[in-house]
Amino acid sequence: MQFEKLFEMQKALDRHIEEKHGLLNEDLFNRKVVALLVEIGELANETRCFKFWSVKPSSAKEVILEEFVDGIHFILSLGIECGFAPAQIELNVHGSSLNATDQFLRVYEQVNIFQQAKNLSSYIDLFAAYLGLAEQLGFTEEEIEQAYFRKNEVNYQRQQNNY
Ligand SMILES: O=c1ccn([C@H]2C[C@H](O)[C@@H](COP(=O)(O)OP(=O)(O)OP(=O)(O)O)O2)c(=O)[nH]1
Repeated sequence: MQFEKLFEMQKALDRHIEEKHGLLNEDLFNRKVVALLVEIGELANETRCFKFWSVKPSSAKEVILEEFVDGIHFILSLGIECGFAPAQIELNVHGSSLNATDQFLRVYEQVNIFQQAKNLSSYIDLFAAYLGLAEQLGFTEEEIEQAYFRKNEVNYQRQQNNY
């Protein structure tokens, strides 16, 4: 992943949003953690991986990818909030043996660990678990980056439209 570029783009978007809403000096950490947890729930919902009671198929890949990159936004934003630098992010994403449902639980667990610890190693574990989910869902790094670039742009437009 092009972490330098993603961090730069996220930093600029966050600054734009915080300026617009008069939040430049606010501690947004906990709100971003809740936002991330909600996004992970929305993502799980689109995959329908845990819906043992239903035979409806999952949403289209593009829809799931859009939800996935909302989570990437908040993970990057949390790293920036903590003062981490992209050069510090060395991920070891190895094929998880977990099914999608268990990988979602692992991601939730890593969010909670990171929320308590707020340190680099728990952040890296969270990022790796979330990208493990991407692997499980069949997204390449290239697809994730392209979808991130598109949604980043949409987020500017939404701010402009008084969203
Ligand atoms: O400081 C911030 C705040 C938000 N976002 C981005 C992340 C995500 O891509 C989007 C918020 O998610 P979404 O687009 O799902 O917003 P929503 O308000 O939950 O959407 P909807 O009204 O469709 O439910 O804003 C940031 O990047 N930085």
